[in-house]
Amino acid sequence: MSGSAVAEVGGAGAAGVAVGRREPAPSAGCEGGASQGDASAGSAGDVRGLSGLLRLLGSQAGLVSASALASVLGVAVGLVPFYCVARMATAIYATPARLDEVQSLAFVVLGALGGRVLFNALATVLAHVAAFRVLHDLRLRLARKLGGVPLSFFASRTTGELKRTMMDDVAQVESFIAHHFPDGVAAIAVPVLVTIALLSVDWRMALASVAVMPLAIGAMASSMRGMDEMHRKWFALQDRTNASMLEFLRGIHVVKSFGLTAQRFGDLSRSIEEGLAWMVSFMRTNGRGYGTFAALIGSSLVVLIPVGGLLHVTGKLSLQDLVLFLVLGPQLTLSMMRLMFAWGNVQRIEEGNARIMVVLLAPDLVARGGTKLPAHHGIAFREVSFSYGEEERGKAKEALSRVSFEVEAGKVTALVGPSGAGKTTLARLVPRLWEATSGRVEVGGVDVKEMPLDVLLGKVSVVFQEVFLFHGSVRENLRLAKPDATEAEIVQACKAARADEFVLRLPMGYGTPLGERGARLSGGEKQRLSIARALLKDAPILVLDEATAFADAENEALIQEALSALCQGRTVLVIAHRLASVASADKLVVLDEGEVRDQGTHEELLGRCALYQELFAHQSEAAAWVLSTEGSAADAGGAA
Ligand SMILES: Nc1ncnc2c1ncn2[C@@H]1O[C@H](COP(=O)(O)OP(=O)(O)OP(=O)(O)O)[C@@H](O)[C@H]1O
Repeated sequence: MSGSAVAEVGGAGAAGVAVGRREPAPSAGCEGGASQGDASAGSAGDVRGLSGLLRLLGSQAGLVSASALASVLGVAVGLVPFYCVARMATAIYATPARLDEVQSLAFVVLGALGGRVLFNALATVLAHVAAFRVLHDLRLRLARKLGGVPLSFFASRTTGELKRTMMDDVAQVESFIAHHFPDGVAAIAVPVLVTIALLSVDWRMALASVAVMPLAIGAMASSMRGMDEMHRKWFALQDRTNASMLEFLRGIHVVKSFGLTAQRFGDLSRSIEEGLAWMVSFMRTNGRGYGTFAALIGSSLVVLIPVGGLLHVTGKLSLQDLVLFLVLGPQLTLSMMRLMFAWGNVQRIEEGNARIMVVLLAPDLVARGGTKLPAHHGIAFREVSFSYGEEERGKAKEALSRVSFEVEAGKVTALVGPSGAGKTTLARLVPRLWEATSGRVEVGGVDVKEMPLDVLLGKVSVVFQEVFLFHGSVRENLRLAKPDATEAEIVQACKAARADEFVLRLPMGYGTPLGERGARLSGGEKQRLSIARALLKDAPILVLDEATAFADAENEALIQEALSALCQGRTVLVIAHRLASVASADKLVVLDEGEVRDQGTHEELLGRCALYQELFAHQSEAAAWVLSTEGSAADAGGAA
């Protein structure tokens, strides 16, 4: 089968993920108007900024609001010491000095500082609890959604992009809520409260406090020009680096066998170098403006001291108010800096939020299922055409073109044809991994699009030659097909699939962990486990991608036995790579360049179909090949 790793439809309706490369989206023609294809259309634009963030908060909005309230109270209480310090100054310089008042004010300061710490701690704790819940909830929602969208959703996205959304983008939201959100609320509350306080004391000094602000904002605005574009470039680079990194790790055996290093691994090293260049250019364009902004924003005293001094010596400003402005005025401008940071943080997560929403808003495949139920277990393809992408539409060549034939219930029908003929594509249409561009794929006389997806997936088992085992025990991997399977059922399925013996030899038998972080199984062993999975599922229709190469003769014999057990009493549509194994099929359908060339039994086709005769002759020749160091591959007869 071609290209991407496809998970078996093992019962839970798991759809596979196109690995490491962008595959073109399928063309229109499927129901739903917007097509099974890109679900992102028009869904992210309205969820940017704070409104997008609010939508992601879901049920945690209440907790986040409580955190915001605690943060504002912390700010309000935190302003009290400034007022007390100003009053202390007048009490100390009074004649005689009012030391009792200073003492009482000191206690108020202590109380206020304690109150601020408590409110800040409460805001942080509430924000952290909300953040962890949002993290957990978002990842679950994303995982559920990805399990429910059509396979075509993955066609225009690399695994790296989706991994980034599920891990990094969600982590950014979590970090924003936990760390930046309370700070951001404080950054808004401080200027509002301080401005009100200062204006109520002396408007001239209030203006003097913010005199440097326009210059500072101007400097920042000029350094921010073009930042949106730069950020977009950065995110695109991150996506590329992620995808190349995953590809590099997946293909590490190839990289090693060719003696390549990461440095020479084209796209990965290029995207890392471009990332470095981006950083340097960002610092160059942004650094100067930011430096000016920071210098100006911290220099409000340069205006406040002369203006305040003048007003004080001319008797227009009391000492208490002068001190109040000298301690509180700089807070106003400094809080602007925090506000800038907070806004920067909102912008930073904006792109990620939009990506999360694109996934969450993607329409489910399940939602498109109809309500009709199949009347029997036969399959029929009626004038089925299929193209993988926009680019192919309009071109003469489609992956499948007006394919029509029937797979009789309880019989074995084999798809044969040269490589690239469209066999795998056709088989994928049955469990709706892809959807026909036009025509009907029927199961039990009903178009697969018109029956509930769970009914369809309950009727069809798919065994692909590329078997994917999840991290989890042998038992858990088998229970994917039937979550409530008893131990006896699992063992029985494994015995029938000739897998029981090797499973028992594993260190922990059926409890042995498998997958990337578990025991490594041979191709043949994996194949037998996938057959056991299909046996457990016990669906009446079986779509089978016959493996091209088994590890050894013994494995091959065992797999053939397991397959015979699996096929018994079912409707079987088998993609045949070796004609010898399907010669006894009830019907063979010869596909070539996406079209049906002929159909019939092995003998009938051998008698009349030139393409079949050719395929048969090639396979007989191939079976007789041996490898030789003298010249190229040599004929067995010749070599002997
Ligand atoms: N994900 C994909 N995106 C775009 N084109 C694809 C994709 N998968 C397959 N194709 C193309 O569709 C056509 C049919 O491929 P398909 O894998 O169905 O053939 P096949 O008969 O199963 O081949 P093989 O026996 O080599 O597995 C080929 O031209 C192939 O290049």
